[in-house]
Amino acid sequence: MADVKYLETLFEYHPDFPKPGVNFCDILPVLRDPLAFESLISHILHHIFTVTLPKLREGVPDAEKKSVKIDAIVGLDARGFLFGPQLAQRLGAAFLPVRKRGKLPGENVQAEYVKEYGTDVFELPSKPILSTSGKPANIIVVDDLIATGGSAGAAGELVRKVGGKTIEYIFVVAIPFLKGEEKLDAPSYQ
Ligand SMILES: O=P(O)(O)OC[C@H]1O[C@H](OP(=O)(O)OP(=O)(O)O)[C@H](O)[C@@H]1O
Ligand SMILES: Nc1ncnc2[nH]cnc12
Repeated sequence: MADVKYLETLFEYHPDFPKPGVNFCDILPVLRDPLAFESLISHILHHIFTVTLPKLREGVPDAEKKSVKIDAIVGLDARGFLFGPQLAQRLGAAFLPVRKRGKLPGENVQAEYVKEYGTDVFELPSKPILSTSGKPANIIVVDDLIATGGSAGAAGELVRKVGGKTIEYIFVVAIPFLKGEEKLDAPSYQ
């Protein structure tokens, strides 16, 4: 299995893309290497099974622990769609795509946000995110990268609007000096 250090060697950095002053981190080369991609998915799942779920189940009586689960993975348009569905399927959770404005039919909730190189609007269908327990659904938000945190923060806002509870944000890469985590309402992992 490829390790995390090897995965990092696959990321490619492009200075001044898409705007002067932005050092663009391209994670897509990981998908050209099937072993590396499989390792990335396994690494994230290992974190969820050994850290996220045990923490979520703390204080829950043993007999009920198994009923506390991740109800849905929310993936962000577009690169969050490359990882989210695989994670969701392996966790037995729903996958919910957050899309950029104008792409989703029907009634949607919206959140406007500022990201490192522009502004945008995210949408999610208005229908409530359901959990099996009757409590707010436990959600993990997934994306390839957090820079300023504008995109992930807006996704968290949409989850709240439809009655879900974001328990964690997971990214492949973070750009720490932009302090994106400060915009999030739950812990993050990358
Ligand atoms: O933390 P932030 O400053 O908000 O930036 C991070 C976001 O920017 C990129 O997406 P982009 O909007 O370029 O969309 P794409 O995935 O469709 O290329 C990236 O995939 C994150 O979603
Ligand atoms: N520096 C960066 N690299 C890749 N995607 C980004 N989205 C926002 N900032 C980015």
